[in-house]
Amino acid sequence: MPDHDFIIKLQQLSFRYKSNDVDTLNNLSLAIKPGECVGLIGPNGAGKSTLISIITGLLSAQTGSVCYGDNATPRQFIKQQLALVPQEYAFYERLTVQQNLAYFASLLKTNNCDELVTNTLAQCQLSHVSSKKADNLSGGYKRRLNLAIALLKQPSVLILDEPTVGIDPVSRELIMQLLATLKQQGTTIIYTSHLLTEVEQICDTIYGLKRGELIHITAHSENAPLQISFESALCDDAIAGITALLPNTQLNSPSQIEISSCKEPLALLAQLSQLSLPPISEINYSTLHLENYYKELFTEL
Ligand SMILES: Nc1ncnc2c1ncn2[C@@H]1O[C@H](COP(=O)(O)OP(=O)(O)OP(=O)(O)O)[C@@H](O)[C@H]1O
Repeated sequence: MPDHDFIIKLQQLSFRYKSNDVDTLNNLSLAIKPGECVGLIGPNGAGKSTLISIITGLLSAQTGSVCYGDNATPRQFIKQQLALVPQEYAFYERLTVQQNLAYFASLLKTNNCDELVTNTLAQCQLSHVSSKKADNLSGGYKRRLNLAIALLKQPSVLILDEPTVGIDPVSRELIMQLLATLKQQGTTIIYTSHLLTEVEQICDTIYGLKRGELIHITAHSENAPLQISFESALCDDAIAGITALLPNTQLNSPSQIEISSCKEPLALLAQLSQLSLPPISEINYSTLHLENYYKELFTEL
């Protein structure tokens, strides 16, 4: 990949904590394109936070390299363009929401601190709690504040380490919508979560971290099952016609079929339209089935 095609590139990284006798990361490589939304999944202890710490410059790998796009030095890039939303709360509990944001904005040395704080409060729907002490916020609002602090920098790369742990559905949805908007605006996102539906919802590319290595999961999403429901039950002739055309079809119910492995759903629907079948009421084609794949990948036999 030519250099300008990536914003972060890790090459053959290995990392071991001094007190451990195995590598947490093992010869790991990854190239992230500008604007890409990358999901990082894996069980507790897989090394996700360690990898994030290396990307954000908090830890240094013993071997391998981390390069950032834009011809910036790592230090410049991390300082100016990269923001992390850590797993832990990263604000001052005794300060109000406004004071926290004003403090972190002042570290950015911009001329328009007040405007930046006001806009970020609005962006994260925190304006109405701006004078509340951070400590007195609910879990969902604390998570929003954690995110707001990272967004002050208006980063081109936003890294989120389990940003929705322990929050209610309203705050969760708000955070997911905010991320979708940032993604639309071209922000590169690296997202770790144990909530696989979230990862599926926003990530373009998903990697599983296993034994220190990255496994590209999206590549396994081809040939997903396709379920088709019809408005009425299929007659025997219809079933015979379908199975003659598509041998890998099973009948889930009198009015629903499932094609176990479907690469090109549109072509398949065109084939089915040649038969005389009841109208289709619903089509279900999930390209990833991350939950199932996760179990397969991470359950040790
Ligand atoms: N400071 C440290 N010193 C020694 N070992 C550590 C340290 N931090 C993490 N580890 C170990 O490194 C491995 C990876 O931990 P890490 O926190 O990166 O995993 P994770 O995938 O982020 O886990 P989780 O999903 O629980 O956040 C674990 O075995 C952990 O115990």
